[in-house]
Amino acid sequence: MKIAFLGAGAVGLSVAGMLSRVCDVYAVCRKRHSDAIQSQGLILSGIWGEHNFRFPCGETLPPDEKFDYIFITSKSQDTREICRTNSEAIKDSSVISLQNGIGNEEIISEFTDSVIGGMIITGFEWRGNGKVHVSVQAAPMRIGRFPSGPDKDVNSLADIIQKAGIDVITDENIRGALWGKTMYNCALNPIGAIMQVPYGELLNDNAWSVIRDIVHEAFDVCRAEGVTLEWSSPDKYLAFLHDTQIPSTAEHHSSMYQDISAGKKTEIDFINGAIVEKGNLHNIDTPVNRTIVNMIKFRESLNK
Ligand SMILES: NC(=O)C1=CN([C@@H]2O[C@H](COP(=O)(O)OP(=O)(O)OC[C@H]3O[C@@H](n4cnc5c(N)ncnc54)[C@H](OP(=O)(O)O)[C@@H]3O)[C@@H](O)[C@H]2O)C=CC1
Ligand SMILES: CC(C)(CO)C(=O)C(=O)O
Repeated sequence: MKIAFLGAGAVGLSVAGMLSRVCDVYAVCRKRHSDAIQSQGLILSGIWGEHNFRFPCGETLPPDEKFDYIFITSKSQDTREICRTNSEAIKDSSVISLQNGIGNEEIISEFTDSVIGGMIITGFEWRGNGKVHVSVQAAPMRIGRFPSGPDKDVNSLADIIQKAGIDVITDENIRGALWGKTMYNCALNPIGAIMQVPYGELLNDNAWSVIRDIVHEAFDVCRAEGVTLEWSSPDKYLAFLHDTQIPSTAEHHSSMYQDISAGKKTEIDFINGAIVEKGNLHNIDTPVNRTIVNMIKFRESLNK
Protein backbone atom coordinates (compact mmCIF):
# COMPACT_ATOMS: atom_id res chain seq x y z
CA MET A 1 0.00 0.00 0.00
CA LYS A 2 1.41 3.41 -1.02
CA ILE A 3 -0.04 6.67 0.23
CA ALA A 4 1.00 10.21 -0.72
CA PHE A 5 0.25 13.49 1.04
CA LEU A 6 0.06 16.76 -0.89
CA GLY A 7 0.36 20.07 0.96
CA ALA A 8 1.53 18.26 4.08
CA GLY A 9 1.72 20.61 7.04
CA ALA A 10 0.66 20.19 10.66
CA VAL A 11 -2.21 17.78 9.82
CA GLY A 12 -0.68 16.01 6.80
CA LEU A 13 2.75 15.34 8.31
CA SER A 14 1.21 14.05 11.55
CA VAL A 15 -1.13 11.65 9.75
CA ALA A 16 1.67 10.65 7.34
CA GLY A 17 3.96 9.92 10.29
CA MET A 18 1.39 7.69 11.97
CA LEU A 19 0.61 5.87 8.69
CA SER A 20 4.33 5.32 8.03
CA ARG A 21 4.12 2.63 10.74
CA VAL A 22 1.87 0.45 8.58
CA CYS A 23 2.46 1.36 4.92
CA ASP A 24 4.69 3.31 2.51
CA VAL A 25 4.08 7.04 2.65
CA TYR A 26 5.49 10.02 0.76
CA ALA A 27 4.81 13.62 1.82
CA VAL A 28 4.99 16.66 -0.44
CA CYS A 29 5.72 19.56 1.87
CA ARG A 30 7.73 22.77 2.11
CA LYS A 31 11.52 22.44 2.00
CA ARG A 32 11.96 23.67 5.57
CA HIS A 33 9.97 20.66 6.79
CA SER A 34 11.47 18.07 4.44
CA ASP A 35 14.99 19.21 5.42
CA ALA A 36 14.09 18.89 9.11
CA ILE A 37 12.42 15.49 8.65
CA GLN A 38 15.37 14.15 6.65
CA SER A 39 17.84 15.23 9.34
CA GLN A 40 15.95 14.66 12.60
CA GLY A 41 12.71 12.84 11.62
CA LEU A 42 9.18 14.16 12.23
CA ILE A 43 8.90 14.90 15.92
CA LEU A 44 5.33 14.39 17.13
CA SER A 45 4.22 15.12 20.69
CA GLY A 46 0.90 15.27 22.56
CA ILE A 47 -2.17 13.08 22.78
CA TRP A 48 -1.15 10.77 19.89
CA GLY A 49 2.03 9.94 21.86
CA GLU A 50 5.69 10.92 21.60
CA HIS A 51 7.13 9.79 18.25
CA ASN A 52 10.03 10.31 15.90
CA PHE A 53 8.95 9.21 12.41
CA ARG A 54 11.19 8.85 9.41
CA PHE A 55 9.59 8.74 5.98
CA PRO A 56 10.42 10.07 2.51
CA CYS A 57 9.30 13.61 1.69
CA GLY A 58 10.16 16.41 -0.72
CA GLU A 59 8.84 19.42 -2.56
CA THR A 60 7.32 17.37 -5.40
CA LEU A 61 6.01 13.84 -5.94
CA PRO A 62 8.57 11.36 -7.28
CA PRO A 63 7.93 11.08 -11.05
CA ASP A 64 6.03 8.04 -12.39
CA GLU A 65 5.29 6.63 -8.95
CA LYS A 66 1.72 5.34 -8.46
CA PHE A 67 -0.16 5.78 -5.18
CA ASP A 68 -3.22 3.86 -3.98
CA TYR A 69 -4.46 6.87 -2.03
CA ILE A 70 -3.50 10.55 -2.12
CA PHE A 71 -4.38 12.82 0.80
CA ILE A 72 -4.75 16.56 0.26
CA THR A 73 -3.99 18.33 3.51
CA SER A 74 -3.19 21.90 2.48
CA LYS A 75 -5.21 24.93 3.45
CA SER A 76 -8.37 25.14 1.30
CA GLN A 77 -7.14 28.15 -0.69
CA ASP A 78 -4.28 25.97 -2.05
CA THR A 79 -6.39 22.96 -3.10
CA ARG A 80 -6.90 23.97 -6.72
CA GLU A 81 -3.25 24.80 -7.35
CA ILE A 82 -2.14 21.49 -5.75
CA CYS A 83 -4.62 19.55 -7.90
CA ARG A 84 -3.42 21.33 -11.05
CA THR A 85 0.26 20.70 -10.31
CA ASN A 86 -0.33 17.02 -9.50
CA SER A 87 -3.14 16.30 -11.95
CA GLU A 88 -1.36 13.31 -13.56
CA ALA A 89 -0.95 11.50 -10.21
CA ILE A 90 -4.40 12.46 -8.99
CA LYS A 91 -6.42 11.31 -11.98
CA ASP A 92 -5.89 7.59 -11.33
CA SER A 93 -5.97 7.65 -7.50
CA SER A 94 -8.50 7.81 -4.74
CA VAL A 95 -8.06 11.30 -3.32
CA ILE A 96 -8.96 12.15 0.26
CA SER A 97 -9.38 15.68 1.58
CA LEU A 98 -8.75 16.12 5.31
CA GLN A 99 -9.42 19.84 5.13
CA ASN A 100 -11.81 22.19 6.87
CA GLY A 101 -14.56 24.02 5.03
CA ILE A 102 -16.92 23.59 2.11
CA GLY A 103 -15.76 23.23 -1.50
CA ASN A 104 -12.53 21.18 -1.37
CA GLU A 105 -14.14 17.90 -2.47
CA GLU A 106 -15.92 19.69 -5.31
CA ILE A 107 -12.58 21.11 -6.54
CA ILE A 108 -10.87 17.70 -6.27
CA SER A 109 -13.71 16.05 -8.19
CA GLU A 110 -12.75 18.19 -11.21
CA PHE A 111 -9.47 16.20 -11.29
CA THR A 112 -10.49 12.63 -10.31
CA ASP A 113 -13.65 10.50 -10.22
CA SER A 114 -12.68 8.99 -6.88
CA VAL A 115 -13.10 11.51 -4.06
CA ILE A 116 -13.19 10.60 -0.38
CA GLY A 117 -14.23 13.21 2.16
CA GLY A 118 -12.44 13.33 5.49
CA MET A 119 -13.28 15.11 8.70
CA ILE A 120 -10.76 15.44 11.51
CA ILE A 121 -11.56 17.24 14.73
CA THR A 122 -8.15 17.02 16.35
CA GLY A 123 -5.87 19.97 17.09
CA PHE A 124 -2.37 20.11 15.48
CA GLU A 125 0.05 22.90 16.34
CA TRP A 126 3.49 23.64 14.94
CA ARG A 127 6.38 23.49 17.40
CA GLY A 128 9.09 24.27 14.82
CA ASN A 129 10.12 22.87 11.42
CA GLY A 130 9.24 19.18 11.30
CA LYS A 131 7.78 19.33 14.82
CA VAL A 132 4.05 19.07 15.56
CA HIS A 133 2.10 18.91 18.82
CA VAL A 134 -1.30 17.14 18.84
CA SER A 135 -3.26 19.12 21.40
CA VAL A 136 -6.94 18.08 21.62
CA GLN A 137 -9.40 15.63 20.06
CA ALA A 138 -13.19 15.94 20.13
CA ALA A 139 -14.10 12.82 18.09
CA PRO A 140 -12.61 10.12 15.85
CA MET A 141 -11.66 10.97 12.28
CA ARG A 142 -14.46 10.26 9.77
CA ILE A 143 -14.01 9.29 6.17
CA GLY A 144 -16.56 8.48 3.49
CA ARG A 145 -17.18 8.39 -0.24
CA PHE A 146 -18.05 11.94 -1.31
CA PRO A 147 -20.82 13.04 -1.39
CA SER A 148 -22.36 9.91 0.17
CA GLY A 149 -22.75 6.16 0.08
CA PRO A 150 -20.90 3.01 1.21
CA ASP A 151 -17.62 2.09 -0.42
CA LYS A 152 -15.01 -0.67 -0.21
CA ASP A 153 -12.03 1.67 -0.93
CA VAL A 154 -13.11 3.76 2.03
CA ASN A 155 -13.32 0.67 4.25
CA SER A 156 -9.81 -0.48 3.36
CA LEU A 157 -8.42 3.00 3.97
CA ALA A 158 -10.18 3.12 7.35
CA ASP A 159 -8.58 -0.25 8.28
CA ILE A 160 -5.10 1.10 7.59
CA ILE A 161 -5.72 4.36 9.47
CA GLN A 162 -7.03 2.44 12.48
CA LYS A 163 -4.04 0.04 12.38
CA ALA A 164 -1.75 3.07 12.42
CA GLY A 165 -3.25 4.09 15.77
CA ILE A 166 -5.64 6.87 14.67
CA ASP A 167 -9.28 6.47 15.69
CA VAL A 168 -11.45 6.54 12.59
CA ILE A 169 -15.00 5.70 11.57
CA THR A 170 -16.53 5.43 8.11
CA ASP A 171 -19.52 7.60 7.30
CA GLU A 172 -22.08 7.08 4.54
CA ASN A 173 -23.10 10.73 4.78
CA ILE A 174 -19.69 12.41 4.74
CA ARG A 175 -21.12 15.55 3.11
CA GLY A 176 -23.31 15.98 6.20
CA ALA A 177 -20.31 15.39 8.48
CA LEU A 178 -18.28 18.03 6.61
CA TRP A 179 -21.08 20.57 6.92
CA GLY A 180 -21.36 19.64 10.61
CA LYS A 181 -17.64 20.36 11.10
CA THR A 182 -18.00 23.59 9.14
CA MET A 183 -20.80 24.62 11.52
CA TYR A 184 -18.28 24.26 14.38
CA ASN A 185 -15.58 26.18 12.51
CA CYS A 186 -18.04 28.95 11.47
CA ALA A 187 -19.19 29.36 15.04
CA LEU A 188 -15.80 29.35 16.77
CA ASN A 189 -12.85 30.08 14.48
CA PRO A 190 -13.46 33.69 13.44
CA ILE A 191 -14.54 34.99 16.85
CA GLY A 192 -11.62 33.15 18.46
CA ALA A 193 -9.32 34.77 15.88
CA ILE A 194 -10.76 38.29 16.25
CA MET A 195 -10.79 38.17 20.05
CA GLN A 196 -7.50 36.21 20.21
CA VAL A 197 -8.85 33.65 22.67
CA PRO A 198 -9.03 29.83 22.84
CA TYR A 199 -12.37 28.12 22.20
CA GLY A 200 -13.19 27.75 25.93
CA GLU A 201 -13.52 31.55 26.29
CA LEU A 202 -16.31 31.59 23.69
CA LEU A 203 -18.87 30.37 26.23
CA ASN A 204 -18.97 34.04 27.29
CA ASP A 205 -22.56 35.40 26.94
CA ASN A 206 -21.70 38.09 24.37
CA ALA A 207 -19.71 35.70 22.21
CA TRP A 208 -22.47 33.11 22.51
CA SER A 209 -25.07 35.57 21.26
CA VAL A 210 -23.07 36.03 18.01
CA ILE A 211 -22.44 32.25 17.76
CA ARG A 212 -26.17 31.59 18.04
CA ASP A 213 -26.88 33.86 15.04
CA ILE A 214 -24.04 32.34 12.98
CA VAL A 215 -25.38 28.83 13.59
CA HIS A 216 -29.02 29.71 12.86
CA GLU A 217 -28.04 31.26 9.51
CA ALA A 218 -25.77 28.32 8.64
CA PHE A 219 -28.55 25.86 9.46
CA ASP A 220 -30.95 27.62 7.07
CA VAL A 221 -28.33 27.37 4.33
CA CYS A 222 -27.70 23.66 5.06
CA ARG A 223 -31.40 22.92 4.77
CA ALA A 224 -31.63 24.78 1.45
CA GLU A 225 -28.61 22.81 0.17
CA GLY A 226 -30.37 19.55 1.10
CA VAL A 227 -27.65 18.54 3.57
CA THR A 228 -28.65 16.08 6.29
CA LEU A 229 -26.99 17.02 9.55
CA GLU A 230 -26.83 14.96 12.73
CA TRP A 231 -28.88 17.56 14.60
CA SER A 232 -32.52 18.22 13.78
CA SER A 233 -32.44 21.93 14.77
CA PRO A 234 -29.92 24.74 15.32
CA ASP A 235 -30.69 24.73 19.04
CA LYS A 236 -29.88 21.02 19.30
CA TYR A 237 -26.54 21.68 17.60
CA LEU A 238 -25.87 24.70 19.85
CA ALA A 239 -26.45 22.50 22.93
CA PHE A 240 -23.95 19.93 21.57
CA LEU A 241 -21.42 22.67 20.76
CA HIS A 242 -21.82 24.18 24.23
CA ASP A 243 -21.83 21.02 26.31
CA THR A 244 -19.62 18.62 24.33
CA GLN A 245 -17.51 20.15 21.57
CA ILE A 246 -16.26 23.30 23.31
CA PRO A 247 -15.36 21.52 26.57
CA SER A 248 -13.35 18.87 24.71
CA THR A 249 -11.37 21.47 22.70
CA ALA A 250 -11.46 24.35 25.23
CA GLU A 251 -7.69 24.93 25.33
CA HIS A 252 -7.29 25.08 21.54
CA HIS A 253 -6.59 28.30 19.60
CA SER A 254 -8.44 27.98 16.29
CA SER A 255 -6.44 27.42 13.11
CA MET A 256 -7.81 30.79 11.95
CA TYR A 257 -6.34 32.47 15.02
CA GLN A 258 -3.02 30.74 14.31
CA ASP A 259 -3.09 31.90 10.67
CA ILE A 260 -3.86 35.50 11.62
CA SER A 261 -1.11 35.45 14.26
CA ALA A 262 1.36 34.09 11.69
CA GLY A 263 0.41 36.86 9.21
CA LYS A 264 -1.16 34.31 6.82
CA LYS A 265 -4.34 34.33 4.77
CA THR A 266 -7.17 32.43 6.50
CA GLU A 267 -9.70 29.89 5.16
CA ILE A 268 -12.60 32.29 5.81
CA ASP A 269 -13.87 32.04 2.19
CA PHE A 270 -14.40 28.27 2.65
CA ILE A 271 -15.97 28.58 6.12
CA ASN A 272 -18.30 31.54 6.88
CA GLY A 273 -17.71 32.74 3.30
CA ALA A 274 -19.21 29.49 1.99
CA ILE A 275 -22.34 30.10 4.09
CA VAL A 276 -22.70 33.58 2.60
CA GLU A 277 -22.07 32.35 -0.96
CA LYS A 278 -24.45 29.36 -0.75
CA GLY A 279 -27.00 31.57 1.07
CA ASN A 280 -26.91 34.00 -1.88
CA LEU A 281 -27.65 31.13 -4.28
CA HIS A 282 -30.79 30.27 -2.28
CA ASN A 283 -31.83 33.89 -1.57
CA ILE A 284 -31.11 33.40 2.14
CA ASP A 285 -29.67 36.45 3.80
CA THR A 286 -26.76 35.71 6.16
CA PRO A 287 -25.90 39.12 7.65
CA VAL A 288 -24.00 37.86 10.69
CA ASN A 289 -21.80 35.49 8.69
CA ARG A 290 -21.22 38.29 6.14
CA THR A 291 -20.12 40.66 8.90
CA ILE A 292 -17.79 38.03 10.31
CA VAL A 293 -16.21 37.50 6.85
CA ASN A 294 -15.64 41.23 6.50
CA MET A 295 -14.06 41.46 9.94
CA ILE A 296 -11.65 38.60 9.23
CA LYS A 297 -10.73 40.06 5.84
CA PHE A 298 -10.10 43.41 7.51
CA ARG A 299 -7.90 41.62 10.07
CA GLU A 300 -6.03 39.83 7.25
CA SER A 301 -5.46 43.15 5.45
CA LEU A 302 -3.74 44.57 8.56
CA ASN A 303 -1.15 41.79 8.22
CA LYS A 304 -0.12 42.86 4.71
N1 LIG B 1 -4.23 22.44 12.34
C1 LIG B 1 -5.33 21.86 12.82
O1 LIG B 1 -5.46 21.67 14.03
C2 LIG B 1 -6.41 21.37 11.92
C3 LIG B 1 -6.46 21.77 10.60
N2 LIG B 1 -7.48 21.28 9.81
C4 LIG B 1 -7.56 21.64 8.42
O2 LIG B 1 -6.57 20.88 7.71
C5 LIG B 1 -6.04 21.63 6.61
C6 LIG B 1 -4.54 21.77 6.80
O3 LIG B 1 -4.29 22.49 7.99
P1 LIG B 1 -2.83 22.58 8.61
O4 LIG B 1 -2.13 21.30 8.48
O5 LIG B 1 -2.99 23.19 9.95
O6 LIG B 1 -2.15 23.65 7.63
P2 LIG B 1 -0.61 23.96 7.43
O7 LIG B 1 -0.51 25.35 6.92
O8 LIG B 1 0.15 23.56 8.63
O9 LIG B 1 -0.18 22.93 6.30
C7 LIG B 1 -0.40 23.08 4.93
C8 LIG B 1 0.97 23.08 4.27
O10 LIG B 1 0.81 22.97 2.87
C9 LIG B 1 1.81 23.77 2.30
N3 LIG B 1 1.50 23.98 0.90
C10 LIG B 1 0.64 24.84 0.31
N4 LIG B 1 0.68 24.70 -1.02
C11 LIG B 1 1.60 23.76 -1.28
C12 LIG B 1 2.11 23.19 -2.47
N5 LIG B 1 1.67 23.57 -3.66
N6 LIG B 1 3.08 22.24 -2.38
C13 LIG B 1 3.55 21.86 -1.16
N7 LIG B 1 3.11 22.37 0.01
C14 LIG B 1 2.15 23.30 -0.06
C15 LIG B 1 1.78 25.02 3.15
O11 LIG B 1 2.89 25.84 2.94
P3 LIG B 1 2.81 27.44 3.28
O12 LIG B 1 2.85 27.52 4.76
O13 LIG B 1 4.03 27.97 2.59
O14 LIG B 1 1.54 27.95 2.72
C16 LIG B 1 1.77 24.38 4.54
O15 LIG B 1 3.07 24.03 4.96
C17 LIG B 1 -6.80 22.96 6.65
O16 LIG B 1 -7.94 22.89 5.83
C18 LIG B 1 -7.22 23.08 8.11
O17 LIG B 1 -8.35 23.91 8.31
C19 LIG B 1 -8.40 20.37 10.25
C20 LIG B 1 -8.36 19.97 11.55
C21 LIG B 1 -7.39 20.44 12.47
C1 LIG C 1 -10.35 22.65 16.55
C2 LIG C 1 -9.82 22.13 15.29
C3 LIG C 1 -8.35 21.90 15.41
C4 LIG C 1 -10.48 20.79 15.20
O1 LIG C 1 -10.07 20.04 14.19
C5 LIG C 1 -10.12 22.98 14.10
O2 LIG C 1 -10.93 22.62 13.29
C6 LIG C 1 -9.46 24.30 13.87
O3 LIG C 1 -8.62 24.78 14.63
O4 LIG C 1 -9.79 24.91 12.85
